[in-house]
Formats: sequence, C-alpha cells, structure tokens
Amino acid sequence: MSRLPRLHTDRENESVGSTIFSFTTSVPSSSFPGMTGMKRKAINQGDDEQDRPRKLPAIQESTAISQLPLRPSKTATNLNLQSIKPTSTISKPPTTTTTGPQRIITRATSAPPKSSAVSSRLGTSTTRPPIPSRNVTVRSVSSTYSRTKAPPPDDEDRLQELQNQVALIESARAADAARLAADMESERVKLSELQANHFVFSRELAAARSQEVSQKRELMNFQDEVDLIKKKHAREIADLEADIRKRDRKVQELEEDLRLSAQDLSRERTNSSILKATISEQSTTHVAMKAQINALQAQLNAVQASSDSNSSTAAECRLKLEDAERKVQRLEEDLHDAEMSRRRLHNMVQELKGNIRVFCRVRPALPSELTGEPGELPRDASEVTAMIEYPDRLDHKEIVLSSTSESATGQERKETWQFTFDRVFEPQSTQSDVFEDISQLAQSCIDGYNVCIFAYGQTGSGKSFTMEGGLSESTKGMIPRAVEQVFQVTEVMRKKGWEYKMEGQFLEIYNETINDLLGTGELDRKKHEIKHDKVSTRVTDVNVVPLHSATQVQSLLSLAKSRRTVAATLMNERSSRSHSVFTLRLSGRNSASGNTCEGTLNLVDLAGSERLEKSGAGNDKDRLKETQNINKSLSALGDVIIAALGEKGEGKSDKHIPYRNSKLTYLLQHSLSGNSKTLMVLNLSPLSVHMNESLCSLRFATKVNNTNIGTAKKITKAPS
Ligand SMILES: Nc1ncnc2c1ncn2[C@@H]1O[C@H](COP(=O)(O)OP(=O)(O)OP(=O)(O)O)[C@@H](O)[C@H]1O
Repeated sequence: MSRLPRLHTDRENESVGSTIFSFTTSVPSSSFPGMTGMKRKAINQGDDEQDRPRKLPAIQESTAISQLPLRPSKTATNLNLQSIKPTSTISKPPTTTTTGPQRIITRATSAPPKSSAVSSRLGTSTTRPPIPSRNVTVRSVSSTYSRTKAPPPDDEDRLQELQNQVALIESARAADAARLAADMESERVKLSELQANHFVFSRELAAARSQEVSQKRELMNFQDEVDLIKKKHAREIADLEADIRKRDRKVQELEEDLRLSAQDLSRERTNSSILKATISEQSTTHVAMKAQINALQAQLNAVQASSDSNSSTAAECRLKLEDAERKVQRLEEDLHDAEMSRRRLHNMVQELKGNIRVFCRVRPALPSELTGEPGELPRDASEVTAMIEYPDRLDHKEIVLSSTSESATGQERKETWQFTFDRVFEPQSTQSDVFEDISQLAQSCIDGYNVCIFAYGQTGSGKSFTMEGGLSESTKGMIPRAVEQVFQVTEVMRKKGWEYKMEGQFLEIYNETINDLLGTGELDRKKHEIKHDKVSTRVTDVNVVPLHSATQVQSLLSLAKSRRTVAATLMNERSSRSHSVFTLRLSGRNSASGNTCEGTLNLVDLAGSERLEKSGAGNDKDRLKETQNINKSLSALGDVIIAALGEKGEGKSDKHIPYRNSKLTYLLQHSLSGNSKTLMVLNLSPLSVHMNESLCSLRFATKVNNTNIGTAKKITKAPS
C-alpha cells in the first residue's frame, strides 16, 4: 500500500494547471505564444479527469451495461480485505430455500472469476482488470449467499478460494501499482515539462511586465497626448461652438430670408394666379385673334393676289418715280441756283438802292397838340404845324419845308428847304407802308448780311412808335414786323433745305453805359464789355435768348419796355435820352448744298437828337452830360457811316474808321462795315415849334444819305 502513488500529485498538477489557467486569464494570450495550446491542454486534462469514472456503476442485469469494459477504480485500491470477509450471513446458511431452478448469478465484483482471473493474468495486458467496488462487493456477496440455494462448500475450499481470490486481487493490485507507477512517472515528466513551461512563462511574464511598464509609460505618453488632443479638441470644440453660433446666426438670417422669400413666394404665387387668370383670358382672346388672323390671312391672300397683279404696274411706277426723282433733283439744283441768283440780284438791287438808305417819316399832329388852352376851341392842324410839302407824288422821295418871316423892311420873306431821301412818308402813312421797304432788308439779313435800322429824330418825333409801335396789328412797329418776317421767311427756306438758329438780345446805352434790358432785377448794375472777333460781336454778361417764335419776341419786347419804363421813372425821362438796340442773330445751314450763312439784324431806337439849348439842360449838369453823350454818339454814328460805307470809305479797308468814338458805333462795328446794309428812318415832328430841330435832323440825315454811292439819281439839295 505504501508503494501506491499518491493521488494528490494529480491534484498538484491540477493546481498547477489551474494556476496556469488563472495566469492565462490575467495575461493576454497574445503575450504568451503557445499559451493557447497550454490552456487547451489543461482543459483536456480536466476533461480526462471528468471522463474518468469516479465510481463504478451499480451492477445491473442489463446486458448493455455488463458489456461495458470495466475500469480500475481508485476506491478499489483502498479496498480493505477485512471488509470482504464473509459476514455472518455468509457463514450461516440461508434459512430460505429455493424451490425453483437456480439462477445464474453474475458477480458484481472487481475481481474476475477464477477462469477469467487466470485468463486475465495470461491474457493481454491491455485489458484492465475490473476494480472491485466495496459497496458493490458487499452487496453482491450478500446477494450471492442470500439467493444461492446450493449447499455451502466447506471452509477449506472456501478459504482456498478466498486466498486464490486474494492472490488474484494482490496480483491485480500489483498490476495496478505498476500501472500507477508508470502513470506517476509520466505525470512527473509532465510536471517537469510544466515546471519548464512555468519557468518560460515566468520569464515571459517578467518580459510581459516590463513590456507592461513600457506600455504603461507609453500609455502615460498616450495619456499626455490624449490630454493635448483633448485640449486641442476642447479648443476645436470651442471654435466649432463659435462656428455653430455663427452658423446659428446665419441660419436665423437664412430663416429670415426664407421667411421673406416665403412672403415673396406667396406674393409671386398670388401674382402667378393673377397671371394665370390673365393668361386664360389672353388665351381666349388669342383664340379670337387667331380667328381674326385667319380672316385677315384670307384677306391678305386676296390682297397679295391683287398686289401680284399690280406689281408690274408698280415696276413701271418705280421707273417713273426714279425718273421723277431725277427731275426733282435737277429742279432742286435749278432752284438752288435760282436762289443764289435771287440773292445776288436782291443784293444787287439793295446795292443799287444804296447800302445806306434814309427814309423820312413825318408823324401826324397829335390830338393833344391841337387842344388849346382850357376853355378855347381845338385849333386847326394848320395853325400848329409847319409848312411841309411832298412834291414828288410819284416816288415819294422829296420833302419841302417852308417858313415865312417878316423882314426888317416889313416885307414877307419865304424860306424853303427841300430834301430828297430814298423814301418820304407823309403823316398819313401807316406802319405797313413803312415796313414794305424795310422788309427787303430783313430778307438781306436772312441771306447772310448784317443789317442796321436806325430811328433818328428829336424827342417826341415818333421814333419809338416807328420801331416798336402799338399793340394792335395795324400799329405794331418795325421790330415785331421784321422779326415776324424773318420767322416766315426761314420757314419757307426750311422747305428748300435751310435750317436756321436764331437768338436775340436787347441793350440800352445810356451815358455811354450798357444796360441789359432782358436782364434780371429792376435795373441792371453789371458792367458789360463789348468783345469782337473776326465776324461777330458779343457783350459780356448779357442775356442772349434763343428765339423760337415771333410771339416770344413780342413778350421780350414788352419786358424790355417795362424795364425801360422803370429806369425812366428812376432816372428822369431816361428813355428818350438813351439808345436802345435790339439785335437778332441768325445762322443758317443748307444740309443739301452744305452752304451756311450768318446775318445780324440790329433795330436801333436812337436817343432824342435835340440840341442842347432846346433840351433845357443848360443849368442841369446831368442833363448836360446826357446831351453831350447823345450828341457825341450821334456825331460818331454819322462819321462811322460816312467813313465805312460812304464814298470815302467804300473799298478802302485800310482807312481808319472811328468805331471806338462811342459805345454805339463800337457795338455796331460789324454791322456798319463792308457789305452791311443800313437804313436810317428820320422821324420828324410836324409842329412848327419843332421846325428848327426838324431842319437840323434833315441836314444830318442828308449828310448820311449823301454818302450813298448807289444812288446816282439822287439829287441832293442842301439848303443854303
Ligand atoms: N406815325 C404816327 N402816327 C400816330 N401817332 C404817332 C406817330 N408817330 C408818333 N406818334 C405818337 O407821338 C408820340 C410821341 O412819339 P414817340 O414816343 O414814338 O416819340 P419818340 O421820338 O420815340 O420820343 P422819345 O425820344 O421821347 O422816345 C406818341 O404818343 C406816339 O404815339
């Protein structure tokens, strides 16, 4: 028994196995190569232990069980022989007897039957003898003896049999011991292997621990990195949150936009529905129109057919039209040539009439002049008027003034002064009569000449009446009539391819100072200067108004008149003491021929020409100055006309012409030279009291008139 191997060795191995198992659970298997195999081995060992029967199965009569091979039981090795000694039930014969046939009893013991024991010893060693179980044995023996009705053998045989059995058991036990020793040896080998493995594992464990330490270090590094990354992530999260807030704001804005867009959309939808309604209406209309179009198309086809039939006629017409166009072009050229020759001839006629012409107009006696003293009867015109005759009843060119006086001897002496001018207008002459000849000059202005028309005469002789006239159609003066004519003629010329641009200014020269009558304010206080270039004259800071109609010019004249009236009130009858100059500038261009022309029409109402003693200015310094300025300017005008246009000045461009002697002549410089045309209308008062002034005016006008070279037929009769 002492040689039996201790079974706790297996438990130690199992504990080692379990230690390894627990180790393998605590250390990752990947750290220990081959560990998986060890683990599996430990588990297999455990399985073997589990598979190995701890107890023998109870003996049954089942053949299936009896056929199973018997295995040695661990408990069988501890079987106490004393326990299998025959009990009292064995030693004593059973009291019961069996009457029936004897049953064959199978021994349920680990010891084989005698024959089998022998065969067991002699047989193959691979067959493991069954290990008797104590409990089973006891039960089997007792059962055997209790159930066998055979007569008990005698004691010796029984002892011998028992000894044999014991010997068998001993031999079986020896065999078991040997087997167990072999098992032990193999277990020891396994143990040594396990210890070797343990050593290897321990080393691997140490390596794993050091690896663990390094991994922990790495882990700490990783932790630091993780912290850094966390911080970075925190920052990024903060950034992202800010971004999110920004995006939220954007989202809000977008939502607001969306809301507005939704409103727009709804509005557009409403519009769309309205448009759809309109479209449906339109489509209805469209259908109706289509029907109309079809009808029209039919008409068109009919017209087309008729058109086709007329096309040949049209071709003929086209040929005729081209022919007519050629004719029209020829005629236009002829017309242009005719227009040019008309201009030439017109100018020639004007030149023949004289570049300087003088008209004389005698106004009628005014009703106020015929009224006598209060209480007296109106006087007859002959009582107050001078003796004026107009002997040339045909050409109306002569005027004869006469006066009678008593000589020292008491004889009546008659004096006569005869004057001849280009035209003499009697008191009954109308504005229209006067304008008839003046209109020729307006045409010259349109043809591109500079024209000056002066009204000369003493105060109250009718200058303003002649130039401006009254408001009625019959009384309107030369200025509105000339302007109207210019507009009418330019309209006619427009049809001949001429386009005209017109502008006007209205100035007053008082005491050698220029005043703009179309300016703003009651009285113009600006200082104006006269500037000349080669062909035209400009005055600084004056209003030059574009003229579009005769009516507009009429309103401009009214404005100028009202301003003169204001100035007259302020400055002592200034209107009669100043020159007024209305200037109409006209520029034309013929788009067909490319010809251009520029003309200026100056309509001048001169200041009263009365002499100093008549003006009553002798004791008045201001009136004296006014009169001196008037006389100086009128004298300068006469000088310039004679020098520039008269016999002396004609064709002598190098001759000095004293334009600068007065503001008036300097202003009219371009209109008082070369080809310019000048008309002086001499206004006379019919009153006998103004006889001497009238004679002075007549002499001045005659002097001007005598400069005309184109009036050879003129007979100048200067009074002695
Ligand atoms: N041909 C005429 N027919 C009828 N009335 C006339 C005629 N000429 C002038 N008169 C009248 O004579 C008056 C004086 O004429 P106007 O004022 O034209 O003279 P004036 O020479 O311009 O004088 P002033 O130099 O003071 O301006 C006015 O009442 C005017 O209506």
